[in-house]
Amino acid sequence: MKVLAVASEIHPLIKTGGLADVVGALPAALKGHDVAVTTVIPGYPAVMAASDSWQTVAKLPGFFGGRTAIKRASIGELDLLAVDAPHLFDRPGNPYVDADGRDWLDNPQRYCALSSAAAEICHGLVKAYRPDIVHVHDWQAAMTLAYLNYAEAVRPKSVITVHNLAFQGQYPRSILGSLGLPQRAFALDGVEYYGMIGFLKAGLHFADRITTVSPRYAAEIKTAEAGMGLEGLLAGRADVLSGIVNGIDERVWNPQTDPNLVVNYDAKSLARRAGNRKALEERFGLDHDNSPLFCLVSRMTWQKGIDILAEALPHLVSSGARLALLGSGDRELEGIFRQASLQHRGRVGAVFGFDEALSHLMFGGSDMTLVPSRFEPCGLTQLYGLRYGCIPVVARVGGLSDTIVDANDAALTLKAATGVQFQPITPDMLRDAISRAIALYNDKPVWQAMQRRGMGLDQSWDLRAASYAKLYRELLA
Ligand SMILES: Nc1ncnc2c1ncn2[C@@H]1O[C@H](COP(=O)(O)OP(=O)(O)O[C@H]2O[C@H](CO)[C@@H](O)[C@H](O)[C@H]2O)[C@@H](O)[C@H]1O
Repeated sequence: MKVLAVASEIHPLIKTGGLADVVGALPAALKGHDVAVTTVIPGYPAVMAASDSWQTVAKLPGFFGGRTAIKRASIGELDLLAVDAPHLFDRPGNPYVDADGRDWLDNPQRYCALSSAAAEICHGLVKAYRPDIVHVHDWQAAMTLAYLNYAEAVRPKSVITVHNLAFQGQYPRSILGSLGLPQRAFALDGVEYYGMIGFLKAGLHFADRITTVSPRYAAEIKTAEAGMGLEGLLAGRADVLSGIVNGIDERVWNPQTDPNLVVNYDAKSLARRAGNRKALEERFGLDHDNSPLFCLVSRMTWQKGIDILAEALPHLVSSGARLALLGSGDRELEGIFRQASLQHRGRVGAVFGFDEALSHLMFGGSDMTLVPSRFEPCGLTQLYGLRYGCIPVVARVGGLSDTIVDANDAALTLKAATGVQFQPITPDMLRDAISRAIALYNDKPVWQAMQRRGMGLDQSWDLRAASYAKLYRELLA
């Protein structure tokens, strides 16, 4: 079976968040289920530089205002089709924003170019290639399904995966002409969304199947509380909506072989983690002692509850614990933690920026990882934490709720606990969760049993890929 995936990020070529991890890991896992994935991605500089064997397989002259070529290459286990459109994608840095952190003004045209190219590929633009299924990820690729809908051609079955409903791609009606869609597309049963053009809305409307990245989030987004305006549409499509929990790439996230760690270890040699911890203490300017070390690796946004952590920080410090934070995003939130690291010198350390290698060391050397998200479709850092023996302390929401078993009395008795959960998602309850985690940490036999339990869980993509393969087969049946 041939699946054409469409996405704006793919690990290891270009990554700003969890989307890239998923899009990068699924193809290799699906191979084992007789599914051949080809992924269409924008030809950003990092993408074009990742191979010197790009071959032009199609040309689109005058495409969204410039010369565009579709180029093919295999990189590792990924079969890629890049939309090489320098006028749209040859820009440095983060894919979505300029050096000042502002969205590129032509983002709607840029991601419609990606989507329109993907639709053309479905129609046979690339010689000898026709996918059975097109699988689009998030708002940047969602319009693929609109282009397919308004074209007079046979179209493949389609799946859309929502990694985060907070990003929807909403733009004024006036740009419709520049997107190459017919005027009739601006309708309730088309791309219209509250008087604007809604990219994600269009994808959700046209897709044959909708998935999101955990069952609990699939349920949450049908409610007004978490549906972000799309709850009506999603509830109306409940029969085609399901949740498949993310896996992790166990070749990349393996403490036994991870080259980013100072010391490799496994569940039988947990004491070796001390070497990574020492390296972290040095990197973050933290005191060397035996107190519990919390870490947080995250985009710094409202979603991730970083402000909730800021409020609970004095409690963390007065409880004798330390914090290492790696994040990028909201400048104001960065300022709060910059200030905190000065105020609590040796107890709080922060590094701002996107540093993949350092993120690995953080899970390999810290004792607990914090994920105080207000909403979380799945979440990956708690999964990395489990795999690295770094106990997750998480909000009970979305995929965090589905993937962590809270260390309550019953779960501890049953030897099932893997972390600490808290709800409601308030500074008070986070303080309480931090205290519970510290108490568990001080009970070494219980703590180490939890670490080993988490490390032993099967979080491979192979399990999850089976669910996607089943979904594809159902669609083709
Ligand atoms: N400063 C930094 N330096 C280095 N690495 C950093 C970093 N900040 C974040 N990361 C990394 O980026 C990824 C973030 O993935 P998450 O799943 O935690 O959240 P995100 O909101 O981006 O993803 C969305 O999509 C994913 C995938 O489906 C869902 O799990 C999630 O719930 C949803 O919000 C992780 O690999 C993390 O280690």
